[in-house]
Amino acid sequence: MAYIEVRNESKIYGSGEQEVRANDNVNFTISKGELTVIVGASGAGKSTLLNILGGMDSPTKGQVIINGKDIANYSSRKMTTFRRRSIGFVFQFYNLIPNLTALENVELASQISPDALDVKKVMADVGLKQRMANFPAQLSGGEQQRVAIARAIAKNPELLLCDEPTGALDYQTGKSILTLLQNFSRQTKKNVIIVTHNGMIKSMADHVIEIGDGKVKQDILNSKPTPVEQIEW
Ligand SMILES: Nc1ncnc2c1ncn2[C@@H]1O[C@H](COP(=O)(O)OP(=O)(O)OP(=O)(O)O)[C@@H](O)[C@H]1O
Repeated sequence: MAYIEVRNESKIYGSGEQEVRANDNVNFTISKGELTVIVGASGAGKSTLLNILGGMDSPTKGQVIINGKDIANYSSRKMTTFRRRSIGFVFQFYNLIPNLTALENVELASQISPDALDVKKVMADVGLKQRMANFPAQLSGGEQQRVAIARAIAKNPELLLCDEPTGALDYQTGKSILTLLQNFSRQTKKNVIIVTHNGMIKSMADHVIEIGDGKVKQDILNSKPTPVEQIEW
């Protein structure tokens, strides 16, 4: 059984001449444990799709079945519980709370999950053992993104959603963040979805879904993903 099943999903903003079909009859399935890259040009509809998968937004039409449950028509209360328990989100610009330390940022998120992991262990796992007491402004961009990943992972979500997680980072730092995400997916067998406009990183994934003009243009399974360290772009 598919872990994620998106069926005839559309997200339409506005109406008449102002209508924008951000997602236009999108269909795909994702299996349990896959590392998936959703790739497409700016404006293709990737963030819209990721926000819908993460319960931050609802589709105009269609079904979004995650782990056997259609979240498309969840009430806002059910959606809040779904987001808290099941989803970890990583954004391009980290979204850390500036007046909390790295450790406190991660602890805060773990407190809303009933199933949270040991925060200090997670921070050590992402390479932040020595930086826990620092405030975000005292950390490099790559370190801040590691805090954001630790924050998402510490909740122990079944699904980790990453929206352009390397978009604000230099090449080497971006590579180390993608390595971290690939290792996390391999070690935990949890589903990770990375949204990017960078087609060069497709080969790191088990599954690549290419989006253009709100539609699925290509849907490819990759039985031999490349370790991130071996990809050049
Ligand atoms: N709240 C909104 N109201 C109206 N139109 C929107 C809204 N959100 C997104 N759109 C439109 O939907 C389309 C898809 O946007 P989306 O942000 O999903 O694309 P994207 O592929 O993530 O782009 P980018 O890589 O630039 O972030 C765009 O044309 C965008 O302008």
